[in-house]
Amino acid sequence: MTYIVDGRRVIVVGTRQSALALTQTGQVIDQLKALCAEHGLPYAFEIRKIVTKGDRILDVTLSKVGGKGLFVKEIEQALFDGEIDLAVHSMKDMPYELPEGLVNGAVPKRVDPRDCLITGGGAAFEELPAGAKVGTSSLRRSSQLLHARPDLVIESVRGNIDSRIKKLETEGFDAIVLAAAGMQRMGWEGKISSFLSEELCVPAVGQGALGIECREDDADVRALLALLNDEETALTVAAERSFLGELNGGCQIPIGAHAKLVRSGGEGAPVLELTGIVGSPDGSVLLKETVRGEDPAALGVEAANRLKAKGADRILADVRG
Ligand SMILES: NCc1[nH]cc(CCC(=O)O)c1CC(=O)O
Repeated sequence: MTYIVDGRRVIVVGTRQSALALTQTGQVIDQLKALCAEHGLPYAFEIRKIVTKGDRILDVTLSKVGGKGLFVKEIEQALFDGEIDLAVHSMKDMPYELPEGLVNGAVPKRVDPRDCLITGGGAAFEELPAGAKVGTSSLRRSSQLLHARPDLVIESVRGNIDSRIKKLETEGFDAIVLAAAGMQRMGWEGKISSFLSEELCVPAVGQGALGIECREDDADVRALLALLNDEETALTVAAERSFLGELNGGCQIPIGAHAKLVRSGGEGAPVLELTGIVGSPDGSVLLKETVRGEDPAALGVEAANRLKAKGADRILADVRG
C-alpha cells in the first residue's frame, strides 16, 4: 500500500477543499517537512482533495440534516482504503469517537481559542448598538451572546468563512461571529474587529486546535506525527472532549468548553482548569461550571455531571427535539 518515489515514502494527505482546510493542511505539511529535515526522516508529501457530503450541502441547513461527522466520513473511508495516509481536521469538527482502526495521531499546538467579531466599523461587543443584527449559526454563540445582551438580534449565516465575511455587507449584519483561529490561519487577523473573552463566550470544544487522523497500524506516520504533538494542547483538548462526550454533544448543540493548564508539570502532575457551559439557544438559561484536577477525562465527566445536576440534560433534550 505504501507508495515510494525515488526511494522515499510519499505520505498522501487528504483534505477538504475549503480555503481554510487547504490552508491548515498546507501549514501542517510544512511543519512535518521541517520535522523530517530535523530528524532525518525520508518522507515526501502529496495533497489529495476530497469532496465531503458536508461540502455538497453547505447551503442546506446543516442542523436539519444532522451534522455529526458530515465532513469526515469520506475522508475516513479514504484512510481505510489507503488512498490517503493522514487527514488534518479542525478539532472542533472532529467526531468524538473515531472508528476502529483510525486514531488521532497528533494534536499540534493550539492557536487562539477565542471567538471574534467582524464588524463594519471595528466595534467591540459592548459597543454594538441596541438591537444590532449579529450573524452566527452556532447555538453556542447565540446562547452566550443573547445571555449577555438580550437586545441583540441573532440571524443565521452559513458557508465558509470567506463567504460569511462577505455576508456582513451584502446581508446587512452589524457583526459576524467567527473563530479567531480560522482568521489567524488564513492570515486575516487584520479583519478581526474585536475578540470575545473566554468568560463572555466560552469557545467550542477543541476550538483553535487541530487533530490529525491516521491509520492505527501505520507505524511510520504515527512516529512522524508524534513529533508534532503538543502535550499541553492534547491534555486540555482531552478534558474538553471528555466533557462533550459525557453530554453526548455534537457540533449543533449549545455546548462550550475551555480548558487551560493552571500548573505545569514541573513539580508533580500538571493541573487543568476546565470551564463548561450548556445554554438555551435564546440565552435565557446559561449553565456554567469550572472544575480543577489532574485527570482530563475525569475532569470532563465532573463538569458535565455538575451541569446535569443543574438541568443541562433538559436543555439539551429540548434542543434535540
Ligand atoms: N465550524 C466551522 C469551523 N471549524 C473550524 C473553524 C476554524 C476555527 C478552529 O479551527 O477552531 C471553523 C470556522 C468558525 O467557526 O468560525
